[in-house]
Amino acid sequence: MRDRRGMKTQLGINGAGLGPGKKTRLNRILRQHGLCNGTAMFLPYDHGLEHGPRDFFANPAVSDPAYIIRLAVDGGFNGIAVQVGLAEKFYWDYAGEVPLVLKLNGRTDIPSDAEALSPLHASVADAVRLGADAVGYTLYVGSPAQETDFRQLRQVREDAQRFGMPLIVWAYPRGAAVEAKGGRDSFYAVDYAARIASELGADMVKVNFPHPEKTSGVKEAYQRDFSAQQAIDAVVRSANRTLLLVSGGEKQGDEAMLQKARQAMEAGATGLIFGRNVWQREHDESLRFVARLQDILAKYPQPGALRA
Ligand SMILES: O=P(O)(O)OC[C@H]1O[C@](O)(COP(=O)(O)O)[C@@H](O)[C@@H]1O
Repeated sequence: MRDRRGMKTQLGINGAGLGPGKKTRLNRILRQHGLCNGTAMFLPYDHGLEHGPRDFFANPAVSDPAYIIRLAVDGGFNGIAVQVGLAEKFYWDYAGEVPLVLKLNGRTDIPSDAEALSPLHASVADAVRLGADAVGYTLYVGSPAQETDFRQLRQVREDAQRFGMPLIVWAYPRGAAVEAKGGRDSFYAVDYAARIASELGADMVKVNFPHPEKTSGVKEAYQRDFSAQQAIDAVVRSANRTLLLVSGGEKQGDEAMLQKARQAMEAGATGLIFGRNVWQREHDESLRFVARLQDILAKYPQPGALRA
């Protein structure tokens, strides 16, 4: 609890090695928006590319990007993650009111996941031009296209370093090899993905919530009898100085999501990046749910992050 949080804060990103641009932008995200207490809640809205318009059917108003950016501002989010086309056409209406995370790559779900690779379609220079405070990159851990993905990520990391732009990696296990070992949200896959993002230079990593009971066909070291709390604790440790965000996934009951949020923050995560669970409902209901998530984040301030 306090010790564990303190330890993560101490291990968390500090000034050394970040450079002034990254540190300034991360401070803007973590200390000048949302709860301003070192935690973060991001609103992802790249689903129109990743899944197509079907994700908006539950609340048709959501298909309008302006609605979502307004929701991010009204809800006091620390950032909104969108693709370049929407950033260019919609973000400037709210420029600076909520930090922009520009997604640099993305794919559709029309082809199968067999050789999943998310191609680049925007650059770190675009992010600078659009006033972004971070860039997002989806890395498909375990896909047969992993080598190409690593090379692509290297280019993004180098540009991000040069421009002082924080790099958030969506570390998503994918492909047949992953499915054979328990699937994309097994403890094994999520834990490994968190470690890989840290090894490859992410400033923040976004992972699915890990499921210990799903791990199979891997070394015994992977405890299937871990509790959910033990699993997310281990994942935060694997991310080490890379700040960890837990992603939402398909819409579930609120209590299940709030429990996930509590366990993640207890483990020392920096925050949450929940999309469909926030916006697949009517506007005021979204804000009420966001307020409940913020009540949780408020209990886990991370005052030491970035101070050193
Ligand atoms: O697991 P999938 O289907 O690839 O989902 C990818 C989507 O999930 C996210 O990572 C998080 O959003 P959600 O909270 O709605 O799951 C989006 O950024 C992305 O579009």
